[in-house]
Amino acid sequence: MFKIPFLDLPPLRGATGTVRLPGSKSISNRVLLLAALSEGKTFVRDLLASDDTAVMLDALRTLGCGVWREGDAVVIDGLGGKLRAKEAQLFLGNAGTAMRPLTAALAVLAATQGGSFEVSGVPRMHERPIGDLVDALRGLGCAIDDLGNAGYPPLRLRGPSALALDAPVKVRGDVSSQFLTALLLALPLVAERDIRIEVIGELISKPYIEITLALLARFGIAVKREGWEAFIIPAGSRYVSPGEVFVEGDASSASYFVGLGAIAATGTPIRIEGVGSESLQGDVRFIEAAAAMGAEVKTGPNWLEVRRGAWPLKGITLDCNHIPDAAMTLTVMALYADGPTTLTNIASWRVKETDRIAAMATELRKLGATVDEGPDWIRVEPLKDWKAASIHTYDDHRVAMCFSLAAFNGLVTENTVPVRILEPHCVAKTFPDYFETLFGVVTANAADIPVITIDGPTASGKGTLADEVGKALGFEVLDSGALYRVTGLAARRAGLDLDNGDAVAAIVPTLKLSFRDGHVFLGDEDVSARLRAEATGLLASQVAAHAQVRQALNQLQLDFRRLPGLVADGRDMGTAIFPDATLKVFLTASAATRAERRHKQLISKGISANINSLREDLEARDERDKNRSASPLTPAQDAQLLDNSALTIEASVDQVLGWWQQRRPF
Ligand SMILES: Nc1ncnc2c1ncn2[C@@H]1O[C@H](COP(=O)(O)OP(=O)(O)OP(=O)(O)O)[C@@H](O)[C@H]1O
Ligand SMILES: Nc1ccn([C@H]2C[C@H](O)[C@@H](COP(=O)(O)O)O2)c(=O)n1
Repeated sequence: MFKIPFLDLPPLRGATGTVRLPGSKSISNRVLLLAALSEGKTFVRDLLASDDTAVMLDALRTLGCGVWREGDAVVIDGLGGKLRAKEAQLFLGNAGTAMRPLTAALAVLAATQGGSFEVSGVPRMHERPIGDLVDALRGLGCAIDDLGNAGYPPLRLRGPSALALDAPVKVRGDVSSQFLTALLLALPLVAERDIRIEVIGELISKPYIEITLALLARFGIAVKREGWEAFIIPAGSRYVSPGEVFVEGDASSASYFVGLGAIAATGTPIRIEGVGSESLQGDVRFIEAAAAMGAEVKTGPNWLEVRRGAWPLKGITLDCNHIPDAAMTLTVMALYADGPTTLTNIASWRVKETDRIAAMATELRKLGATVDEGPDWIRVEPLKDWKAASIHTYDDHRVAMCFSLAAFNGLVTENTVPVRILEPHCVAKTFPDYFETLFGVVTANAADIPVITIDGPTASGKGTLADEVGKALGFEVLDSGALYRVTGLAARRAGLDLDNGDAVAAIVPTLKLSFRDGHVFLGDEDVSARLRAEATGLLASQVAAHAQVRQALNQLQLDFRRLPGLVADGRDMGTAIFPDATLKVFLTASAATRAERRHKQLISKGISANINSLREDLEARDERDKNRSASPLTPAQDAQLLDNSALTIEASVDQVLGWWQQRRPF
């Protein structure tokens, strides 16, 4: 996951490959609660690992459920409908799929078994309405205290209190379908007689109720229904664990890759695994909307394949009540259409993680789009004149994921712009590795992928600075010195004459090099520590003097230019390897300072060293690196010079990030 303040997406051009979706959030949290209410163990496989499931799992542990991992399964040892903890404070973040059902379940359990439970969340959760559910539960006889504003969390659920289950339980269905879901999940716990639930108003997001009913059936509860107006939980209902449940992929998350295929898969389609024609989730019907906009979609039982059909896409008008979450993706696809796209019946967007109609309209306008909005609709015009924009994400995972599709603007305009996604880690709610997954299936022109080069003499702090800048921007890092070091080491082990450039260059293609978790492997051997030895640095400096060796290592270095960007450190990164780098830094420090730093570095690793001989070695290395004829160590003429002799690491990093920001169009 990119845990950084912003992630810059350079212009993207194409898409190809296969995506395996994370588990569905809606199914994951329902299954966890159902398993917790059942007797016995449930092995939950392919569970979504995300912020929303994490708060649910924490809550279940607090309530006394057994929760543990076994292989690829999360095992829930359920309560069998009996409260083990009679008091608890549950923090549920911004997870509506945890807040609503847990409120209902704990309200009826406290009423029948006694207890006191407080449920709360992040500030936005305390702005998301729950009053209709609370009214329905109070109507039943549950004791519920408002601990903040009436009608919103936080709440206290108390008991015992008498429940009146003979009259129908009435609940509004036109604000959030989660209120009905919450009652459907909670009331089997107290179904000594048939319990009738009646929906007031037109029920929205019906497919989510279908998921609830299907999962209830898996756990032994056969709800009868009269259209979408009334639901009857049969007397004697009792949760029975099915033993094992597989969570299907998240259909709402699939929408970004369906959109991606429609926009950018011009050759082979994007294949999306985890949802398909047999999916329980209503959002799978997003493919119909995408097809109406021109996408070519094929489906299998649990897979989708999507490629570009009509181009530009076709503007559509669509009632999106049945696909409320996935429909957000259409607003960004609409930028690539031949006419306006109007989405209606989306009032529920206003009470989600953020006011999604306002959020999408505001951020689309930042890109230059013309957008109109009403209480329950949005209209987006196609965009020709794109502006570079910093997209505010409102702590809403879907806003962040949707706007990644704006990075394909180069497919409709010559004047390409990068897109900055602020707080990209908000995707952790449902798809922690969203951007990594995206980068795995999209293509960009190498020239569009930004590079920052940091060149300079040994021990000036290049590697440290490159790592920190890379971390701050989410960029890949190339330690080009490691490539020369590994070549020097391999040449020495092979007994080669290090003055024979042709012989040393010839072993480069035979090196079985791999880079994993910051370690360098030669075959199966982790040579990272060996490479950092001063003696290996001297070998590297020797072999690096040969033009043939430099040529042999050229492509290997260019291959590090990967999305979303690269920080490359070495001697000739800005002058020879990445002459088109967006920012070039030449980092120096006095020889005395560098010798002192290297001395400290070695001592801290328990390696004894003499500061004077270290200084002599590094000055000798400087001389060789500066005076060789092949790509000598010298600042690129457009490099920013940074002498960090008197600067802390943090100050050097801030300086480079400041220069970087000056070159950005945001
Ligand atoms: N600005 C700084 N202030 C103080 N110490 C620093 C600074 N920058 C780097 N260092 C320290 O100096 C040591 C050498 O830094 P680093 O290994 O990053 O240098 P390098 O230029 O990459 O070296 P080499 O060329 O040998 O790979 C490290 O211990 C690092 O923590
Ligand atoms: N781009 C590069 C990187 C490194 N070298 C040579 C010169 C150095 O003395 C040696 C080791 O580099 P370090 O790990 O200390 O950065 O490799 C080079 O010529 N060009």
